[in-house]
Amino acid sequence: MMSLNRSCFLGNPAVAGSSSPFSQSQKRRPASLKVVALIPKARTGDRNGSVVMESTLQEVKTESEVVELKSTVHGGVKDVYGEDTATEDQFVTPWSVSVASGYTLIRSPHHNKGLAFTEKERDAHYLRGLLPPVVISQELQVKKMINSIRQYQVPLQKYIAMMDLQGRNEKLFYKLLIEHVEELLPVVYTPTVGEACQKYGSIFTQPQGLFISLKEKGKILEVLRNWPEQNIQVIVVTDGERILGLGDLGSHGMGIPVGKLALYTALGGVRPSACLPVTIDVGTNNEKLLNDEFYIGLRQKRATGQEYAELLHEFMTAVKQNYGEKVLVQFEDFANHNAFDLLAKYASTHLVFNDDIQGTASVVLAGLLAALKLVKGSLSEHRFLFLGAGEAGTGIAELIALEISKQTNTPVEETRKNIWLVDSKGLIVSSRLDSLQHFKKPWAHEHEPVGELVDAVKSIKPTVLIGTSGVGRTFTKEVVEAMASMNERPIILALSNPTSQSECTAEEAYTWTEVLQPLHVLLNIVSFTVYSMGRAIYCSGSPFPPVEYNGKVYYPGQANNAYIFPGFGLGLIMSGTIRVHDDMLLAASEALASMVTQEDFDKGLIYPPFTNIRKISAHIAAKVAAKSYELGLATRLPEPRDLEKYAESCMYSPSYRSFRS
Ligand SMILES: NC(=O)C1=CN([C@@H]2O[C@H](COP(=O)(O)OP(=O)(O)OC[C@H]3O[C@@H](n4cnc5c(N)ncnc54)[C@H](OP(=O)(O)O)[C@@H]3O)[C@@H](O)[C@H]2O)C=CC1
Ligand SMILES: CC(=O)C(=O)O
Ligand SMILES: [Mg+2]
Repeated sequence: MMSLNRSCFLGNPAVAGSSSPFSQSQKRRPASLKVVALIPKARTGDRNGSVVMESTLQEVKTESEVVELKSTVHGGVKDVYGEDTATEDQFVTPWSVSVASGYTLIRSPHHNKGLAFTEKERDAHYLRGLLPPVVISQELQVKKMINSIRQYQVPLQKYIAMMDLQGRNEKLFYKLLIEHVEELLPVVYTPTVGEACQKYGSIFTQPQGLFISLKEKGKILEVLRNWPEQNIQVIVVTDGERILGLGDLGSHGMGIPVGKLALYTALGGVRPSACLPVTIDVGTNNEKLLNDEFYIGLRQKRATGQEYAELLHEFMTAVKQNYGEKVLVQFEDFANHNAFDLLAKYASTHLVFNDDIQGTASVVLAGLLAALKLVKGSLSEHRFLFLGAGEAGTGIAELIALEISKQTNTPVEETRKNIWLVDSKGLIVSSRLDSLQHFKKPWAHEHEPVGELVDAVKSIKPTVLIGTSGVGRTFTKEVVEAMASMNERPIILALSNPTSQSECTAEEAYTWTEVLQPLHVLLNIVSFTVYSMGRAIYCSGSPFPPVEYNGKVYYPGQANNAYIFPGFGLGLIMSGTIRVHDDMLLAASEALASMVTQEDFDKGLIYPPFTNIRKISAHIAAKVAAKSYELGLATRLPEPRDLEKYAESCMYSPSYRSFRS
């Protein structure tokens, strides 16, 4: 049997034991601080936030030599390099010393522990006087932070406080997020991240990812090298054109890759330093933003066609060149006219995954597989109707068809026939075939044209209704009641984000399925009319709180790709997978469905709570990796014997490390 390699592929620092606050290049520096400086001709290799001037320097001096030289340098004792006294027409070099100790250490989010630095660390790392005398534990810091976050009434204030913490003390941020995941997910993720993106220009304070705009064309490789980390394993990239259900937000879409990657770490255990958020800026067609003085992106209409394709291609090429074959690129919130093409174009040359098409499909399939415990029957016996035939809608539809095809050994062309979609022009039917976008064509079944959703529901008679339209309140009372009149337990998934775009609320789903039952239960001679209420099995993309109705509590679930992508990505990374395969998505769905407990089902839930998400992610990762090994797409050899344990051992721990004295 092969033995499990404990020195994990992901390079978990917890496995490596105590760590030093110095980066590799810093570690090699002598302990006595050497100041490198003096009128450099050009900057080179500035990758760690520290200036490495090497051959371009005129001189390399010790501190004392620099002090001696001060009289020959403009700016005097406190302004040796002239930055403060330079006039506006003079150039200065933005250099800094590179040893992470003292003030620099406290300002480094990777290493900062705030008041949790121990007495020894304060002595060894020049922190005396920079901190008040008290030393507190990380646990107490978490308690303090959650109390402080709870003081804010406005969700965006909570978001800003969380982002501020992430930029200040990364481990505390992740410990807080992991330990209060149900409470904080709606803050760093949907719905609040949607509002943050809408106002990103006003709240932007510091870089959280790379902005790659048309201005960087021809220089993308250089831009990637400006990011302080080079050992990147996951990139989440958007071009900001379809941010949640909020439309084109241009460069303000950056909040999405940042939020998704925070989940990669908190939920999936991928090290934060291995995560890179990227926003590609080719302009925006959002007039409001173009006229907004605080807009931070390119102030031009979106580039399309060849110009767009060339920038994206340069990016994809640079990514592979810089980070290697096994870097995972997750496409996020691209508009569908680019999303399908990008996925098709790069699926055979890169490790790529479209979260909106594939991740969403996998999470919804998982929910449906689990729901069969509540509604009985097999997947092939159900009938599906979607409102919205874009990335999410057709992505989910295709994965359901694939699963049924595998389960029943029926060609996928056949299994698609039980799946129907409605777009902005009505039911997708064969008479519309010529005018349909390519991703809708497989769903153009024989049927007379139907314009309204409610009529489609009455005609198709679905058992499952799925909202992926991006338009709020489109599951009207009439629609939901029609579902309730045909199904004992209608499955209603209102997936659009954020909350404002949800096709219906949890309360609506439960109250509108409170249909008066035509049942009269005869108990001896007394006849009762039975009101069966809240019969919907309801999930939404953004969370709704439980609904109390007539003394009973209903628990809406959250059907969001956040259940899938962190574990899915971890599985790909830890196995060194080089390409994504649909069977891995099916494996992830089955893994997630298997984590729903009887206790969850008793509450009407078809997803497990997020409180167990790290365990769930490890399970998903193991199943995805196992599938990858089976398909011959994994390169990390030998294959670990227990993949789930291996996944857990790879997961980033947000506990503070001890710094060497
Ligand atoms: N819960 C989750 O995990 C996820 C949720 N989503 C959410 O799903 C929504 C859609 O995303 P995505 O599929 O990528 O978007 P797309 O733009 O690709 O698709 C939207 C679809 O909805 C249709 N549509 C728009 N307005 C209406 C309307 N009034 N009536 C009927 N159909 C309409 C569009 O029709 P047409 O083609 O005719 O324009 C299109 O087919 C977003 O809100 C997103 O946040 C997305 C991914 C994951
Ligand atoms: C959840 C998600 O990916 C979306 O709404 O786009
Ligand atoms: Mg998305």
